[in-house]
Amino acid sequence: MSPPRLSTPEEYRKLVDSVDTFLLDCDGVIYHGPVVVPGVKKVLEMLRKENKRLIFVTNNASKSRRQYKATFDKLGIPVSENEIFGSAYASAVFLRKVLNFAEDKKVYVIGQDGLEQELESVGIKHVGGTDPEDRVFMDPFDFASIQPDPSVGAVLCGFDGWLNYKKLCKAYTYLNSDPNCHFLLTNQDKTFPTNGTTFPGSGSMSYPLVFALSGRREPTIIGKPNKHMMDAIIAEHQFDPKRALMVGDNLLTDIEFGINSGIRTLLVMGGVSLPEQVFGDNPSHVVPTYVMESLGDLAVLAE
Ligand SMILES: O=C(O)[C@H](O)[C@H](O)COP(=O)(O)O
Ligand SMILES: [Mg+2]
Repeated sequence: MSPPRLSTPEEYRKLVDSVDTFLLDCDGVIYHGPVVVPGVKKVLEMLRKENKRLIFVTNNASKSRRQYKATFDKLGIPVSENEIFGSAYASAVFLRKVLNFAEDKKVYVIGQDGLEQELESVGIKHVGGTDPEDRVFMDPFDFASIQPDPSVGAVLCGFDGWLNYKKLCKAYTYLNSDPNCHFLLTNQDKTFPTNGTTFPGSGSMSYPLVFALSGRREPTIIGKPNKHMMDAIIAEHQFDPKRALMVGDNLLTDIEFGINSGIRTLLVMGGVSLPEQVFGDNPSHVVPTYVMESLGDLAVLAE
């Protein structure tokens, strides 16, 4: 049975009145790349006026909480750092609190400065990442320079616009030579929406490493739809799941995350997932509670 497709102010008002805590995905819900979704700013202002709790939950590990706050400030959307949960932050919390990562070990990072900043914020040493030595193209036969390193206690893969073969070879070597070296992905999104289309996401970036190690090493995934992201959220924010709503653009991350967390879900269009994946002849096994065209459509309640 297809979920209700909300489209009238009465339906919107009924939904908003039934929710105290909005967990809001970012890419594809709040903004598409650098552009805020039309109406969303007004909606967030309205929800704040109605004393709703807003928690921003993004799988995008390219930025730290601090960098996301700066991004939201630039977009004219007031948020506080502790309302933002990115998979970079959740990964750092997982390494520190769940794995109790050893002080004398370091993390090999496939990722950018935001991910490094979150590791530093919990006192975890890291290598790779933005190190210029690894942001290079490797001489095809320079394999002797790639050696195991017992001081690397984990490989953490996130969104990396400087991904290259040398980084993959180093990460592969650490994981292939030491079964105790943790294998973590910030998230496994296939694509992400921007500029009216989609591009390969973090899951597509780490896939070569996952494929090369398949059958021998399987990664732990931190971001949506996995529980580790919710663990990081509820460590800071208590809320009633019955009065919460997860709003997302991706059935396989956001909506499944809400379902796994026992929370109602709202799928909005225009991001990763398509209407036919919900209403078509061969719909996804992941079914949202509600569907709307855009979160911005709630702005009609603010008039
Ligand atoms: O590729 C990625 O890292 C993700 O697809 C992307 O950034 C998703 O971000 P979200 O929709 O969870 O804000
Ligand atoms: Mg999204």
